Amino acid sequence: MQTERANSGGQAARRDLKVVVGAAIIEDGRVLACARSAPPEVAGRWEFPGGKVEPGETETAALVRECAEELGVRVEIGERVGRDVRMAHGRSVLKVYAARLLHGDRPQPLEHSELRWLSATELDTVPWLPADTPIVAALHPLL
Ligand SMILES: Nc1nc2c([nH]c(=O)n2[C@H]2C[C@H](O)[C@@H](COP(=O)(O)OP(=O)(O)OP(=O)(O)O)O2)c(=O)[nH]1
Repeated sequence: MQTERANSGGQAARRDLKVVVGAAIIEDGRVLACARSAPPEVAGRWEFPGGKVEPGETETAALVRECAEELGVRVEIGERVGRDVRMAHGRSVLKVYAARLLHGDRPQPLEHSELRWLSATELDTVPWLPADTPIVAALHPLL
């Protein structure tokens, strides 16, 4: 049986719903896109840096942790970008937030195979993961 609980936003959430957060890091009118290196079924597809929110962790804290782990940078997290995107037959949800780099930090591909800064006209030049498509479309006004 599925149960419901209140999350930090006060909304009902299914206990078994995994939240994946992504950071749309924007600088000088460009967003940072990252090519996955693993697992094989998604290697070569592009995404926003991020990952699963751990139990007891806020979405913002998860993004700060993932950006440090994956890119070696400190970030400030801003507004949501686009809508919630259901993945894995509804078992998980992708939520993307705008972010900016702090203290002059420069992203390094510590876990990805490649990083690219994309302008609005370049957004469609990489093969994004399918769940990212509606979020990439929502990015245009922010670039
Ligand atoms: N980080 C990230 N994951 C995405 C995006 N779009 C998308 O479909 N995903 C999927 C890929 C993965 O199935 C899942 C996130 O898994 P992950 O492997 O990045 O998470 P994680 O860093 O917490 O990894 P792990 O601890 O489970 O190894 O969400 C995106 O833009 N960013």
